[in-house]
Amino acid sequence: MAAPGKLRGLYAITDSELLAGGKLLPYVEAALAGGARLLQYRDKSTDEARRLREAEGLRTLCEHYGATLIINDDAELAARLSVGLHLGQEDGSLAAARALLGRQAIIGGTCHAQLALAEQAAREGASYVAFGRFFNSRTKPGAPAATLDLLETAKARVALPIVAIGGVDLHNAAPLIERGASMIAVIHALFAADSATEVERRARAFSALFESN
Ligand SMILES: Cc1ncc(COP(=O)(O)OP(=O)(O)O)c(N)n1
Ligand SMILES: Cc1ncsc1CCOP(=O)(O)O
Ligand SMILES: [Mg+2]
Repeated sequence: MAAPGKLRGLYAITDSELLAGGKLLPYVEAALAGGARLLQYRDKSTDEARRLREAEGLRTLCEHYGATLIINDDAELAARLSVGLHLGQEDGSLAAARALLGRQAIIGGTCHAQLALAEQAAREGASYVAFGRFFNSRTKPGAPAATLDLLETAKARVALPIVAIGGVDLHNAAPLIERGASMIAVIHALFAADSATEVERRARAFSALFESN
């Protein structure tokens, strides 16, 4: 299983629209330079060749910065690249993914706002559990709403690192960390930016929240 220290800090997630037009690699590199520890490649397209090419580019960047690449939804791609995986409730079995990717792989599971899903994910071999959305999310407005109280309960009941996701920005992230989140997963508030320099500044600011908590 992954070293616990790896699973703390900023968890950056890519977005194909925000990072279109040649921004994927420079903006991701800025996020990693600013301290992102995990990077999720989240691309819902069916262009397998482009997905493979982009994921390989992201893996190279992650290796350079000592960060961990996670593939969203696609266990086969994660296995092909020997990287981590994030699965939602409709994305296939965590236990099967663990068997496919092996003991060392970081595998996360979406638990929406339900403790029971986190307990099940833990039984199936997840490395972390993700709750959210915590705030209004521009990226996924319909995601079920989770509360800060749920974070505290989950922290006490589930022996895995907890990811908080959904509408997280620099103004609302601190209470999530104070109440038990080991990682905050961010798309819009990190990557909806006019320049790579601004992405790096934001990543540094998110990462600094973990130093004081
Ligand atoms: C870290 C993290 N948490 C939750 C999700 C959401 O996964 P899912 O419910 O499968 O939704 P999609 O992202 O696939 O649309 C995530 N991707 N990452
Ligand atoms: C994938 C996902 N799952 C729950 S909310 C969300 C979107 C997170 O993106 P943002 O940080 O822009 O709200
Ligand atoms: Mg999914």
